[in-house]
Amino acid sequence: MTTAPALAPLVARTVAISDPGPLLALLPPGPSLAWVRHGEGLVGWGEVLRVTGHGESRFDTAARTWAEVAKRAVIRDEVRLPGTGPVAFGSFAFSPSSPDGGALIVPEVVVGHRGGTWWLTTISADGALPTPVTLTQHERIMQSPEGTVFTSAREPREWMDAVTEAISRIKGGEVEKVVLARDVVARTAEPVDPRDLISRLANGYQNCWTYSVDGLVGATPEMLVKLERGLVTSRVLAGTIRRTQNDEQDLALAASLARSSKDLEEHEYAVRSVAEALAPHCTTTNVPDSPFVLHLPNVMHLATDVTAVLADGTTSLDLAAALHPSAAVCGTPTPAAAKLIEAVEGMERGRYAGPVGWVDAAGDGEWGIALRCAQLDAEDPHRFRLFAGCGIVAGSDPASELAESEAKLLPVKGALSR
Ligand SMILES: C=C(O[C@@H]1C=C(C(=O)O)C=C[C@H]1O)C(=O)O
Repeated sequence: MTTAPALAPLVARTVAISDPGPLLALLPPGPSLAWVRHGEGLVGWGEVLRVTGHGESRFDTAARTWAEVAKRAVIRDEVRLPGTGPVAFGSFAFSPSSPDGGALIVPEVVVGHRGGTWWLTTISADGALPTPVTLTQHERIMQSPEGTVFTSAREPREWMDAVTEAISRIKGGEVEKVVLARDVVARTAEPVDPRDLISRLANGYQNCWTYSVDGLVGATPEMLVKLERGLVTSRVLAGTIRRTQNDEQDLALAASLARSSKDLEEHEYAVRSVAEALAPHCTTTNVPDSPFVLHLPNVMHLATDVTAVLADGTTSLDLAAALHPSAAVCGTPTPAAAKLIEAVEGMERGRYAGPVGWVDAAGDGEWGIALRCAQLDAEDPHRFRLFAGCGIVAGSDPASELAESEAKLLPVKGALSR
């Protein structure tokens, strides 16, 4: 493993393979890298190169180093799709002041699946030919464990007080919208294999992008940015309602969400922040007039898919850096909302709500917002930190926001506890 651009170029070889079975079941023991939706995507393991960044420049350092590494790489790619050849998985802290910074990790082995194509990429960083690998399916435990204890890091009452404080500051004109989050610590009775957690999330939340990077595991419904051969897409979410598990009632709730002025206002801020951040890099940007309602097993969200055509050579990672933090996870206007978060949220977000995803040597890639996630404790396989946040506007109600945060915690809570 190397921490700076390797002295020797990366050597990467991609070959087409026949269907090796479900991607997530290929992950061997050890740190897992994954980006999977509807069974397609990428999984990786081993680590031939790690690029880290800190502070305001965490994205820039990573993006510049990756561009350099990709330019020097020796690539034999027989498949030539986005995600073939060498790739780096990455995850970045929400705040520039976070000690977590950001990391790009280049795995030794990547297996990808897209449409009817499967591929295997092997990578080395010592100038030698990559080592051949044999793929094996590992059986996963799909049933969640019993006996898990969840503890709110901050008393729910105190968090609601912070929401009340934010609402009064919004009414005082300090910001229009701010996203406040809370964290919950999960302690499981038995050590949890993160691969089981990943598989349960992917199974339960198939419309989401299930990810695992550097100990951060989750299933996000929100695509910050995807870049594929010049086409940019972003799925913006903001405006949420809990599901009741009664289909008829949920349909009525979906209709009320689509008409709720509070949620539409919250949503509008988020869409605008994305469209404005994309504009300098794109020729045409297409923003639909009104959002649709995205149905997930636990909640429904107002959603807008923004599309654009890239005008310059910006990579997916550069675009993620330009879009972060969107109003969906920070607020409007951004600098004042970020300050308000620091002042009242009362926690260190770490990599929650930061970009998580992958980039290939051409710059194509997918970067989601790290939501609905657990940060694994590096030392203790019984301990996980979970996060959930809510957009607060003048019309918000603290008790409803607390309930919304609980609904957003459900995916990870359900994967960690029966
Ligand atoms: C902040 C979170 O979710 C974000 C906030 C939303 C909202 O306030 O309605 C909806 C989706 C996400 O953009 C989270 O899940 O932790």
